[in-house]
Amino acid sequence: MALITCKDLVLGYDGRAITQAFDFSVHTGDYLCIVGENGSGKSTLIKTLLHLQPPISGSIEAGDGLRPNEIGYLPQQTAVQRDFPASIREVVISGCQGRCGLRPFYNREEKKLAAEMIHKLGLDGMENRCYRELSGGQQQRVLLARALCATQKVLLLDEPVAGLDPKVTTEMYRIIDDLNKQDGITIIMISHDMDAALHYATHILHIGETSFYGTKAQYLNSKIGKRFASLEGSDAQ
Ligand SMILES: Nc1ncnc2c1ncn2[C@@H]1O[C@H](COP(=O)(O)OP(=O)(O)OP(=O)(O)O)[C@@H](O)[C@H]1O
Repeated sequence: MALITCKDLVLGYDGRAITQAFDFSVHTGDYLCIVGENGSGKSTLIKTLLHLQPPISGSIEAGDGLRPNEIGYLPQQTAVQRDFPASIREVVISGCQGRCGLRPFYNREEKKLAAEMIHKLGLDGMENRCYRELSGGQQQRVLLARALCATQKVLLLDEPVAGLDPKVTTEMYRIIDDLNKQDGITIIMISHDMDAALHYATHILHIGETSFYGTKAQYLNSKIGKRFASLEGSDAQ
């Protein structure tokens, strides 16, 4: 059974559609990359999947026991967020807030989970450093650790390598791939990096005037996949 099944989904704002209807599903262990031209609706899809806004029409169904709070989210960072005056430990453990309910403090289990995620993302010894003093790559690792405190089932990543240099980008992709392959965490990632999408993804969702959903091989054999992949590196992103 799929973790997430979307049928006849139309995205938009204030009753106005910005996409045609499209279908896709996400199964446990998938690595789904969402690609498409600028402004095609990728970030809107993420907001819709997180139920931060309703779809214009169509359905989003969770299955396989997935609860709404079991989707971890790594948003694109704004300049203000990059300047957040909190320690790494505080930022990471804030991913446990959904587990606290009305309890106004973190319990021992949550502190242990945060410490484990700090270790997993290679941030040991940096717990007390201020988040805003970190490099872009370190900040992304902190936010991944935070998202993993929220859930170990599904991660929604909105362009996680935006603004990172090539070396740190490769490192970030390796971390995400390990989370998928070694820990079985399902990945849903918006990507403008077709090379990486075609390297790491098991499935591709292309949204835009024409939409496509399928395995990577099916995408590469499709008309839209051939066209978009060949434009990769040009202004088609
Ligand atoms: N809050 C909003 N209200 C109305 N329209 C919006 C809103 N946010 C985005 N849009 C419009 O919806 C369309 C899709 O935007 P979205 O940010 O989802 O695209 P995207 O594929 O993520 O783009 P990019 O690749 O540039 O990040 C755009 O035309 C955008 O102007």
